[in-house]
Amino acid sequence: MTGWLAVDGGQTGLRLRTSDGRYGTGPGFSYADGDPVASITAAVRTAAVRAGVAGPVGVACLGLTGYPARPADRDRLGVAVARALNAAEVRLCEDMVTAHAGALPGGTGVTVAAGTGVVCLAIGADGTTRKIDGGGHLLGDLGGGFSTGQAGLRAVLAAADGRGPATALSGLAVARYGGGPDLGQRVAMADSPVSAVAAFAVDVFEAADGGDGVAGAIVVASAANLARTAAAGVRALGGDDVRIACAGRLFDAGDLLVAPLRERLAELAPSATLVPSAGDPLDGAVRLATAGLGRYAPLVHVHRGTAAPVTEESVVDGLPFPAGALLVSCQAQPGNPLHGPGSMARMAAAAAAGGACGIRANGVADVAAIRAEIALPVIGINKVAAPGGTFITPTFDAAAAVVRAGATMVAVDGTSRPRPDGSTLAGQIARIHDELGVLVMADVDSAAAGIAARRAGADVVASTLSGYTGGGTPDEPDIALVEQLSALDCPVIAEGRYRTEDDVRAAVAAGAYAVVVGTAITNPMDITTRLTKALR
Ligand SMILES: CC(=O)N[C@H](C=O)[C@@H](O)[C@H](O)[C@H](O)COP(=O)(O)O
Repeated sequence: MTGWLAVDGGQTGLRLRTSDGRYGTGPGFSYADGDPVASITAAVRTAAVRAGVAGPVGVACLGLTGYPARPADRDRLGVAVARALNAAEVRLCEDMVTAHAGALPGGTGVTVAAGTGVVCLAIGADGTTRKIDGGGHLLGDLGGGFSTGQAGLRAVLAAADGRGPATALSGLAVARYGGGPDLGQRVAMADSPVSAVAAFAVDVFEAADGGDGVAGAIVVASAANLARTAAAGVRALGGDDVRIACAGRLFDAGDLLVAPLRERLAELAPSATLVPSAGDPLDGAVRLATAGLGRYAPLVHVHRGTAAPVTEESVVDGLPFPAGALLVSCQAQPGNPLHGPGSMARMAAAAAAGGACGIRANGVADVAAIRAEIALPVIGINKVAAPGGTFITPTFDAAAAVVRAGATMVAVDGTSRPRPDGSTLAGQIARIHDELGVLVMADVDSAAAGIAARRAGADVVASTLSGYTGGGTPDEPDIALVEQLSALDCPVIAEGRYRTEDDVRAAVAAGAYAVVVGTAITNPMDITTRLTKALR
């Protein structure tokens, strides 16, 4: 049992800390990524897995960039995070709230939090709360990392064109993004153009520190913008004796930024005092997880009571889905435009809406995103490329990763091929049962492998690997193998090349407990190729 768990999640990354001294990081996310519930929950799961959090958790507090604006999304996020962490209570708020709680433990005053973006929060002794800026990189976030980096890159282009003076920033841009005339295009085509632009803020500070006049003017302009934002916060609180604290990575620049900021504040908010931050947003999340919410209560969404350990899901006949179920395999390999957890989560949601009773998914990120998106059980696999072929979850560690990411049960390679880590199927299954407490499905390629897998302790046997371990792959599903496997004293799942109504009916007629269909439902590239060929 973990007493509390705190999260600071932003566009460039997520940090997680727990009461029992664990620490983990996850990827960043942005509200431009699609459904925030899926991307935030996936990032939280990743950090929790990396930190080794096994749950249950008492109170989890998350301060988040991209905290959903819609109440319905906040509800969904509360439920999804409670499930992901097996947490009894989840407290969700914007990262400006945790920044404030970390920087000003007294709970009143103004914080200016600046990283890629900028957001300022003013909280008064009388309960006044006011948010300033946080308008996003397109319309607001003035003086933040993005706007500072953007001004620097604009100066580089101006210098190259002869529209502006020469600047040391030009060399720094080549060092960071490479040389050539197409800097604008390369930045725009980066994985995350916003982060790519914001990264240049560091170079702007470096050049300013080295005495470059162009960079120096940009830093002074950013400081002036931050001062205007803070001064608006001071005015919102009545203006007298207000404390201002700065938070966020942009202030790693130290006095280079703080000195001109202090100067402008002396003009704009003379009665206010700039104080050092007591802590960072993660400290603030810890505080809001461990203490009463006080003045922060109106800014925090609290979700209680739907902790749902995977082992408590509805189990029919020992399996978390009913006999005769259609399960949909949502997988897209690299190179497929649908590759990635966001698309697979949407794909799984579509399958769920169509009546699927379970999902099969590959890898930590996809499993986590799907579990965050929908309530169906997920058969997790973790494909590992190794000499002799690709193996489906061939080691205990590969299984543990997807179970910790939220898989309800796990499917493993059940063939007689030697495993990459030298382990035995029986050893792997025993550890999964003992240490992870989930059911194991063995993906086999033959009746002999099915018998051996059952003896090794598999709870379910599936025909998944028929046709994939040598000797060529036929077009049709291996119904004959399903029939042979159905003699086993455990449920059998039909999987591999099932495409039509006749195929799935034949599988059940041959004794399958359930059928997994992947490509024919979730791979439009393959479907298109097949139908295109049919027209030639
Ligand atoms: C052999 C192998 O690696 N099979 C994988 C197992 O997870 C997936 O690539 C398949 O898509 C899945 O078995 C569903 O089968 P189908 O896509 O044919 O409906």
